[in-house]
Amino acid sequence: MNITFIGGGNMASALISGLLQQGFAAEQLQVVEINAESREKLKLEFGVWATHDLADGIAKSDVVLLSVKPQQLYELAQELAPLLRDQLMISIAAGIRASDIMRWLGDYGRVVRAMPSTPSLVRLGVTGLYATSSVNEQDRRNAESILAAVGSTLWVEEEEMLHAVTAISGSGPAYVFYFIESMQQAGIELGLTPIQARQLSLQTFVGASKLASMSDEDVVTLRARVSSKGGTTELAIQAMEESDIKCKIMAAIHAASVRSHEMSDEFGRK
Ligand SMILES: NC(=O)C1=CN([C@@H]2O[C@H](COP(=O)(O)OP(=O)(O)OC[C@H]3O[C@@H](n4cnc5c(N)ncnc54)[C@H](OP(=O)(O)O)[C@@H]3O)[C@@H](O)[C@H]2O)C=CC1
Ligand SMILES: O=C(O)[C@@H]1CCC=N1
Repeated sequence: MNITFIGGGNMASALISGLLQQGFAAEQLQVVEINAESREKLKLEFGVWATHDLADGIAKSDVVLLSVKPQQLYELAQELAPLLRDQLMISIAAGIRASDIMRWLGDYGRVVRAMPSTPSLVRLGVTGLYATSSVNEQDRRNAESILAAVGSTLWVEEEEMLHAVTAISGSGPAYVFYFIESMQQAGIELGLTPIQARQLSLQTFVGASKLASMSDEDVVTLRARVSSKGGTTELAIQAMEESDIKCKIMAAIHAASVRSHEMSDEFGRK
């Protein structure tokens, strides 16, 4: 399977890196990228072929992965439509509806939407997938196999659910990095070296996530197991509850979902 990425930025790079680690050959991956500096970086870092020419870039691809920013997708689709040779399209653009992409490409049926995440770079991504009823089984399987190569996947039946996927796992790594950043900063304030604070914070996330994913118990119970009566954790969690952090985190995630809806209307429906 030959895959052409259109847009060679952050998310495309994460996917390319994960696919190469999973055994894809560099020759199977091409990138169309308008920025010369980014093209050079992709060539150097991954050994993939990168071009600015759309027609050349998709000439031998079986799958075209649309990885430009949502606001760039309409213009790109206009250019792409006359060049297509019935390849499978996978769009990772946040918000933009499959029906809009299909219409922009001239009533093109083979469009799957995917919402991946940057941990795909280390093959620990998670991707939500959606396809309209016009997409056949083989195309679904192919789309899934590409994203499954860089982490786990799940299909949503309703396209609307991709807003939630975007707000939870698409944007999610940034929330986790923010929490890690807070822990590191506190560790340094408490006298640890930056290296020590980094090691402790990161391994705490890795360990807690692994424990939660392997345990039969839910995270509330696991949290209780850390919180000794009258001890340090109890006090820390109490301070978090008093400042209503959970509600604030949930409100932030809702805001991401609202933005995803807005982007559907703002950049879609042309
Ligand atoms: N980053 C993430 O964690 C995730 C991103 N996504 C989605 O992935 C998509 C890409 O995001 P991200 O990688 O962060 O964005 P980037 O801006 O890093 O990458 C997009 C790249 O595409 C280039 N580009 C723009 N127009 C064209 C064109 N017509 N042909 C070829 N290249 C073009 C851009 O150049 P220039 O900058 O000069 O415009 C840029 O280098 C978005 O739609 C986003 O919603 C989905 C899940 C997670
Ligand atoms: O921030 C964004 O809009 C994209 C979608 C999910 C992660 N990054």
